[in-house]
Amino acid sequence: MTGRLAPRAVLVGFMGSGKTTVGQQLARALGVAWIDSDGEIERRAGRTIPEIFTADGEPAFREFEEQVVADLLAEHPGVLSLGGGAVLSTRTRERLAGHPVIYLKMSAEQGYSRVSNSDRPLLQAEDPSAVYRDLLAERDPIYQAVATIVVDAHPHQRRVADDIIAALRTQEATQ
Ligand SMILES: Nc1ncnc2c1ncn2[C@@H]1O[C@H](COP(=O)(O)OP(=O)(O)O)[C@@H](O)[C@H]1O
Ligand SMILES: O=C(O)C1=C[C@@H](OP(=O)(O)O)[C@@H](O)[C@H](O)C1
Ligand SMILES: [Mg+2]
Repeated sequence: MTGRLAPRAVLVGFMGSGKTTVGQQLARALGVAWIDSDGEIERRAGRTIPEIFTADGEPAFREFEEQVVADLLAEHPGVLSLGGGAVLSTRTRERLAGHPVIYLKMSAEQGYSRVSNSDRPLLQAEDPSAVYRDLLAERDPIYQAVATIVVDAHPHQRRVADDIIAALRTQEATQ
């Protein structure tokens, strides 16, 4: 599955785990390109993620996300940071098989504190911390199932990137 154009690493995990931030650090350290599926969605749509959710709804966003992720898995050779809900798609989970998939795992408390002031559409709720906690609990087994490497996402982002590099080296050495 992992060919010349396949990503070196695909980052998954819940909102605030650092996929976007750590992904950039990781790509820099590995000397490869970086792309974020949310950024690519916004670029192609010419709209922000919140605008897409508001105008088109979540199901339409998920359909578009599935297509963009399929394209990036097929053609992006560097580090690919996914949006937190990309793995909800069965087809995306199937497409992830054979790729080095890193789950940035973290607690609801710390994760929520990182995104509580953001404009993430799923957190525009009456009790956003409860939504965050419940969705994380629901999704944790999915992230776990698609991952080939699980890293602790609590430390400083540079440390998380270093831990991913060490785990990738170990994984690559055993292949
Ligand atoms: N390891 C970390 N330590 C401290 N803050 C972090 C860490 N990783 C990410 N952040 C911060 O948390 C927020 C969300 O990070 P982001 O990379 O957008 O997460 P994700 O893409 O997984 O939703 C950003 O403000 C980012 O600077
Ligand atoms: O978990 C989710 O369903 C989502 C996560 C977001 O990305 P991050 O995980 O990068 O915050 C973004 O794709 C959208 O708001 C939906
Ligand atoms: Mg992100």
